[in-house]
Amino acid sequence: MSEGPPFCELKEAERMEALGIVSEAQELSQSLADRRSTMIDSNPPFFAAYGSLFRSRPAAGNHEAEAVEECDLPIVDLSRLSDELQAEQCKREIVTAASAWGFFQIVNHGIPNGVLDRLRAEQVRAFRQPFKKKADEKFLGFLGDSYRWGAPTATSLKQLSWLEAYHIPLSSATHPATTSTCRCVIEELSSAMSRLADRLMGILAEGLGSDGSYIKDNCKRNTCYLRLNRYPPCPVAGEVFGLVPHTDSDFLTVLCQDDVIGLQLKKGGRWIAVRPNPGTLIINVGDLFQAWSNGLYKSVEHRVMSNPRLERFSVAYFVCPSKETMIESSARPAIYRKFSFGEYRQQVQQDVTLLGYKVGLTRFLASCSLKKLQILDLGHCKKLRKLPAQIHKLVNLKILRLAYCTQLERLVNLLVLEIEGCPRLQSLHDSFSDMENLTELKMMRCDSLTGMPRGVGKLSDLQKVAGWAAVDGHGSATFQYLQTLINLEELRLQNLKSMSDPEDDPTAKLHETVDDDVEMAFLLLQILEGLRPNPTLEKLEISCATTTLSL
Ligand SMILES: O=C(O)CCC(=O)C(=O)O
Ligand SMILES: [Fe+2]
Repeated sequence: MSEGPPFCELKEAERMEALGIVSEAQELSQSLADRRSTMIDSNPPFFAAYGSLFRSRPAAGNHEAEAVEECDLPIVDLSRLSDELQAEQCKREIVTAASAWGFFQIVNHGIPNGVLDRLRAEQVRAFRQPFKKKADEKFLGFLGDSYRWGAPTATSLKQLSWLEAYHIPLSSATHPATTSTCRCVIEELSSAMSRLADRLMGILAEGLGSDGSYIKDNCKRNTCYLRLNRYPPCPVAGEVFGLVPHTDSDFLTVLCQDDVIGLQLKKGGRWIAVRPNPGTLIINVGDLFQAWSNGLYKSVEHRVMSNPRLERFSVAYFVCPSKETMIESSARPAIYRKFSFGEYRQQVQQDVTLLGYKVGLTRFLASCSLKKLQILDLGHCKKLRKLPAQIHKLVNLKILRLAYCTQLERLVNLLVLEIEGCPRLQSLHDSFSDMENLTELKMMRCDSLTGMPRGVGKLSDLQKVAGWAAVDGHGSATFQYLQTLINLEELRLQNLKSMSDPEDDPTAKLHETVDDDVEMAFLLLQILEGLRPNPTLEKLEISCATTTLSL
């Protein structure tokens, strides 16, 4: 890049070549030449804006390789709601689909096809405008920066969305009313969507034993949003999502997609592709309904895959309350704590900015919901370095298993602490000796530990101790701690290898070089003497680099 024009002045196809996306760039240039259409000028300049993400992308590894099964969502015919005999069955199907899938499709939904078609035509027209016009001008006088594209906070390709959208707040406080066709059809569609959503949410609320007035009172049309999405063809479709995996931060979403496949949702831990079904609308449960229903209705993770050749359009109507609305689980014990919608949105925004992804409802778990938790196994959490401060709220925690965590909290009710395979753990905090209910302590394969934690001798309830006997200059002290453990029944000492001068430390007589059983036995006797184990000891196992001896 030291010669030739600066990167930002290159056209998108040339930018791609510069980024090493060579064959796709040639294809794009070819299609440009073929079509001579203005469409490309209307595409957002993804390669210019996100060039650094492409430059630092891994050489291999993308989500294209994943084989994803196609499925048909449960389909509900809403015309049955007006038939006395069938209405109850229809409602049951809606409640079941929202609980089991979080997604379903509806037919005979009452939104005239004409309105949907007119909106689609206006949507296509709006997105066909030159990129600069879309980015610079307010959309139809609606408040806010409604035009969005890409993902401004993305720090890797995985966080980028190959998408442009008009995100339209339906608040009445919009700029001087425009009487454009587009604006009129948006008004018409959002009224119809609002009526449909109210009807569905009423049924879902009824399924929870509620009369639905809470949602009706808090989700007015003017707090909802309409989003017009366009997914431009993506030359690097295997590497970038159309829309990154997410859950919707609303009560309910009504989605109208075209016939280009792309939407996928997670079911049973696997991604499945939703087969487009013309004439149907897709309904999905959002985070707020999941919280309000106390987990009965599922806000399911979904994403849109980008397409190398085809553009894709969709329209989503998001049912949101005002930001002051408090969301509280309607059943007890509540899984989530009470929060306001404003607080929720702020937290989501903060997570996306700082972490690159939305954490969502798990941030709002009610602590009391884990009050009964007795066993916590974090042994497979490879990135966990520090226990969360909230761990103290687990007042009944008895058994804790860790592997990679280097900072421990003082958990006074703990009976069993197991740390296995934590090479970075160098010492335990002094407050460790406050865990006075501990009966078992196991610290295996923690190779940076040089001795027992100070104060272990105070834990007189300890019955089983295993681990960390790397004997150093403090070896004798290490063993002496054990002498006060008057209830010790089982002792396993591991990794007896390094030692300082044996003259300084009469109990630490074991050399790494010891591999002869006779010599080992002899040294063991000396260790036992240093240990002066309590008569309660029933099982003793000592291992060094080369030999294991059990008594
Ligand atoms: O375009 C789609 O099919 C899905 C859009 C979506 O999930 C969203 O806008 O939140
Ligand atoms: Fe969504």
